[in-house]
Amino acid sequence: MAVNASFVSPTADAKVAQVMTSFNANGLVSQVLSDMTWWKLTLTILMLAVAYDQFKYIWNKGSIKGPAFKLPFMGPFLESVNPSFTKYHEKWTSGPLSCVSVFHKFVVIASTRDMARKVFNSPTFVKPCVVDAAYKLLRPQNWVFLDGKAHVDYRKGLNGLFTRSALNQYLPIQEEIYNEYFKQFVHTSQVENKGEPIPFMPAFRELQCALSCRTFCGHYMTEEAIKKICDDYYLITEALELVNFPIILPFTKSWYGKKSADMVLEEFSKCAAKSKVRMAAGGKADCILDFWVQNIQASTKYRARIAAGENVSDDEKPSMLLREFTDFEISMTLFTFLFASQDATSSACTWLFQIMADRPEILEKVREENIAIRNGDIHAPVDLDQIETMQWTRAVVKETLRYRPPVIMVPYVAKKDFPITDTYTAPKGSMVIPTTYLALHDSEAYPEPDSFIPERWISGDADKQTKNWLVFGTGPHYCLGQTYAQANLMLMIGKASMMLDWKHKVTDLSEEIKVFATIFPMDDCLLTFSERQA
Ligand code: HEM
Repeated sequence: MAVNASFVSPTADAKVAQVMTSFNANGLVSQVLSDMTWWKLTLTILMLAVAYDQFKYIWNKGSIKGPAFKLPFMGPFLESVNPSFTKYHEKWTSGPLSCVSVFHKFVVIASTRDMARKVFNSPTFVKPCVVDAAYKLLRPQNWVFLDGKAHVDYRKGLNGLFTRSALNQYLPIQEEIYNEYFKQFVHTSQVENKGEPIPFMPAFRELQCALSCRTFCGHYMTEEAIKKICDDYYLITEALELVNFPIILPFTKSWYGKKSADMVLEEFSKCAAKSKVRMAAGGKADCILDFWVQNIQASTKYRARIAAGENVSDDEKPSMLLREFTDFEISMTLFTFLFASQDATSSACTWLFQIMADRPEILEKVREENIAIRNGDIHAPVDLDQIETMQWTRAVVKETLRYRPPVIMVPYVAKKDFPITDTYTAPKGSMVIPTTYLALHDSEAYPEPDSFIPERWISGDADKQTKNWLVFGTGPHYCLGQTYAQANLMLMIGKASMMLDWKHKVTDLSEEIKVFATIFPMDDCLLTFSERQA
């Protein structure tokens, strides 16, 4: 059989051998390199990186909605520095799943009720991710970043702080704060601003921050410390915007946020230390911290008795056996409560005051039932059961939370490839963000969803739409403070209705939505308060 020898070994082929001898590999490389100036090399690497970034985006995007191309590397970063509600809304309505890529982060947005629920209820695939800066501010070892069983167990230990009987005990301290701040609102309006309306959103943020500090730490925290936390908290909110610069550089938002977070953690730690001493001495518990410390100390005592071989009856066993917590661990947890409540509650508070001022006939119903439940004495304290039986007060709070849901998006991260639908899998490491807004503005569940109709909670079937009620999330991370938050808002608007009159200066921006972690009226809610004459 004829064999083509040159085919067997190219170097054995005379012609090839000729070419090969004239080929000097080292020479070629050095020639290319000598032609390749530094800037050309840099440009080539850059173009390869741009191509890779683009390819990866398109690959990750797959079949879901999203821009056809990504602005190299940063994507719509500049847009997300000043997030616009309209832009978010466009995104949600673009498809049940849509995406965007900012810097290295690929983000999948789950907009419809069912997609959002799927994400909330898929703990095997996702865990809350908050934003990158949150790990640095709240500290990576914070319980909110725990996952699976560790998270469930830690959370169980906190449930006792939010039971109905515990919530009842916090009411007196909350009444105190409202009395104090309502007086201050009148003074600000009548004395400092001579009856002229001013934006009240910052004052509402301060009110809610002070209320949280007192509910969490009682009187362990000084007035000055509360004032400082209230003043600086917005730096923390700014540092936790959905998209922020990935590393903490001096004098950036994240840097100021971290400094404020450190200050808050230190204050909470000091309070924890004081509470431990006071509770050990048999003091009366009146704030979240005291209840927690009391439970810890009761657990420690119980364990010591068992260890000493004592025969302790079952009724003496604490309902939840807790381990010891350091002051700093307690502080980190209280910080998560503040972090979780501050922006959301301030948002709800601002909308409530605005919406009630614009609807005096509904405010009057709230007022009447609040006076009635207190038997005509507007200063009489109320308990949780009484608060919850007031149907109009409850309805306006529920409807405000539905109509203007404070938390419009809850960022999660995919722990592994997450098949959200049969045709789309969110890649491991991507941010997956369920939105609450569309579910709460779904016309099937809530007819005329863009109108404020509290009656739907009294004579309608809004309470039955549990699948759409995503204000507080759902699944293993649903809001720990949801009963507390709603009772607090009912207490607030009920007391305000009896003690205050307030007028809203309506502007073209009053119904426009500004996104600052949560949502606020674009004009920051221009109000004037005066004392209500009975
Ligand atoms: C109107 C006020 C509030 C709203 C709208 C709100 C909403 C939410 C939402 C949407 C989540 C995420 C749920 C999920 O991922 O499924 C959440 C989580 C959480 N909220 Fe709230 N919240 C409010 C007030 C509060 C308050 C007052 C507290 C505590 C005092 C609180 C404590 C928490 C905590 C600790 C979590 C994380 C739970 C976990 O990861 O297990 N929230 N909240």
